Amino acid sequence: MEKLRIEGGHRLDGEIRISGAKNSALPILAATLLAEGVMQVGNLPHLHDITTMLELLGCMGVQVAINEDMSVETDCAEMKSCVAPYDLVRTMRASILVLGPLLARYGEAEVSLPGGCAIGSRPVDLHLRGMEALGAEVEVLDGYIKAHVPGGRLKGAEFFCDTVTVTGTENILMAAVLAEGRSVIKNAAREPEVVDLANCLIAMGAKIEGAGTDTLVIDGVEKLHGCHFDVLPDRIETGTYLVAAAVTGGRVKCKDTDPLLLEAVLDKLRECGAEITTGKDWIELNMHGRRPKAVNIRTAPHPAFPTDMQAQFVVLNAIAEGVGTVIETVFENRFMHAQELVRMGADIHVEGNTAIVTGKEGLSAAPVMATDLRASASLVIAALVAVGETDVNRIYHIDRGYECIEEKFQMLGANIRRVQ
Ligand SMILES: CC(=O)N[C@H]1[C@@H](OP(=O)(O)OP(=O)(O)OC[C@H]2O[C@@H](n3ccc(=O)[nH]c3=O)[C@H](O)[C@@H]2O)O[C@H](CO)[C@@H](O)[C@@H]1O
Ligand SMILES: C=C(OP(=O)(O)O)C(=O)O
Repeated sequence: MEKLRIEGGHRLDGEIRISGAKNSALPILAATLLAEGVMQVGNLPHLHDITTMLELLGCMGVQVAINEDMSVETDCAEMKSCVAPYDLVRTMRASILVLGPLLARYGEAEVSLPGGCAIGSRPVDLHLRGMEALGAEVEVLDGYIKAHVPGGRLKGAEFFCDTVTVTGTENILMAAVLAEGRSVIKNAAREPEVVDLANCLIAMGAKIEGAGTDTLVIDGVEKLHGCHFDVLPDRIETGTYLVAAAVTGGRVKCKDTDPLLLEAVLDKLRECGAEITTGKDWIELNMHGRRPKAVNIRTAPHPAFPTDMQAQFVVLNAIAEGVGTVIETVFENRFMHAQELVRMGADIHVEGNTAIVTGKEGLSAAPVMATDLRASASLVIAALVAVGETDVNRIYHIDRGYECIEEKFQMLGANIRRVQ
């Protein structure tokens, strides 16, 4: 099995290009199922999850072609199945995103239940209730969500999400765009990736108001057409490299990103003592060799501090001056990185949804195991600052979400390589 071997102690310095956002690309690829005609999606990151989504579309009969500029073209003219099989879904929860488009366009869907994972139980009850509100009949049988639309076309409805859910909002939105009449999604997620999906659907001919607010109003149309759409930059990848620069006392400029996507993260980085400068599509962090000051974090849905940046800030606090409290309110089990960081010498006490992190002057290398995507990123950051050589095992998680991670860190001066 592959691992990342990292020799710590090198201050990061340089520039990198930020990739397209995984969490935007996945729903947009699922939305291509709604298009009559060819869809073209650009700025796709080269990631395992993207390959999985393309494989999933392919196994349903979607023709997928990759252009020279790495944009992807899809055509659903020869759809042959509305089944998302367990073997693909189990490797990527976001496969559930095909449920809404399949029901909206083809009136039927059979999607394997994604199951739990390291960060929490992650039920999909709101996705299912949303589909039922729009008139689908849904049952869960033999590990599959089996749903169909009596009469063939969904009907517009009002739906209140009792928990803010990102992929839930996206699924219901994609179902509602082809439903008959008006739908309203209340307490909708406001994440930039939801807005990006809405913009893509609008470019395909959908009628959607309120993207970026907690109320989405959708007037269903009879059909959607293909278009070209570039996915937005990855705010979590951006934040991860900025935190890595901060913990090593270094300087990193992230290009092809957007500072407006990660205001809560940039505020915390400023609070920890980093100098941040921004332009329309770039962000530079300079720590001037200083040690960061500990910061308190509370994760919550956008525009608050994102849960996908929590693990990285636990590492920042672990080497900072002072004590930082990190409260995780989105997922019930997202501190799996804490015990691995403790093995590297960090002082972290987890009680329920709170981690109290007392900063130490340094960390020491140790073999560590990645448990999920952002936990893996936090271990890589810890290894960059630790004394000695760290092996980060189980890096298949990291390849789900970080394009060319070792090449990008190498460009910033890190000593990191992939070994068998
Ligand atoms: C592919 C993708 O975009 N993944 C992101 C998405 O995940 P994902 O969309 O799966 O996360 P949700 O926003 O749905 O989860 C938020 C909370 O709602 C709960 N919940 C969700 C759905 C449901 O039907 N019932 C329910 O109770 C979850 O267990 C969790 O506690 O948003 C998360 C929260 O920002 C991010 O960490 C993930 O990176
Ligand atoms: C939790 C994440 O992704 P997913 O929802 O795909 O598991 C993530 O991107 O941090």
